[in-house]
Amino acid sequence: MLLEFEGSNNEPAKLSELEINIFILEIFLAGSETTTSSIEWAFSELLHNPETMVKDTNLVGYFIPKNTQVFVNVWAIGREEECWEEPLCFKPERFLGSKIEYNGQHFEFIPFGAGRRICPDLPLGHRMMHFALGSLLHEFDWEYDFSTNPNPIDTNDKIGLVV
Ligand code: HEM
Repeated sequence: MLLEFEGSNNEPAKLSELEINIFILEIFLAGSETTTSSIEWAFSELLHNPETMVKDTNLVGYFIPKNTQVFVNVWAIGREEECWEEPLCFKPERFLGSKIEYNGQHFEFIPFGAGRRICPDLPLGHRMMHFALGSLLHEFDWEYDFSTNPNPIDTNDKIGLVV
């Protein structure tokens, strides 16, 4: 890349030799010194505080032993009355003006999960959902024909995969 900044017979150099020296020095220093000394200091602190390396943990008052597999019950969180008014009612307007986002920062609403293993499809999924749902709602008038089938749509859920 730096060669592109090198001068030629009819064009002066865009970076001086001193600037290139500084650039290379900074890349090496920033790329090595920072991480290595941070790791060294982290080890020094860990060895002086061995209790910080214990694998058991305490999370909001719950003791979680080493190697425990923790499941987050998103189903129950979505039905939690402390977080949601009438949680079982379909009220899309509950999100209008709400600060609650689905980006994994607001734990009462984590349809895509959260943290390091959050769904990588989140940005695309968000666009696809809005595009498909929005287009279908915008282009057609929808209604359920109770005369053909007077029973309400069965909205019971169960674990499964739609292929
Ligand atoms: C509305 C659509 C979707 C929803 C609601 C959704 C939701 C989720 C959830 C809740 C997780 C678990 C995150 C966690 O453990 O914290 C997940 C993981 C994952 N999702 Fe999605 N997902 C959707 C669409 C997709 C699509 C279309 C793809 C692929 C193109 C995808 C690929 C993945 C992958 C690869 C993981 C595992 C990530 C990991 O464990 O590191 N998802 N998704």
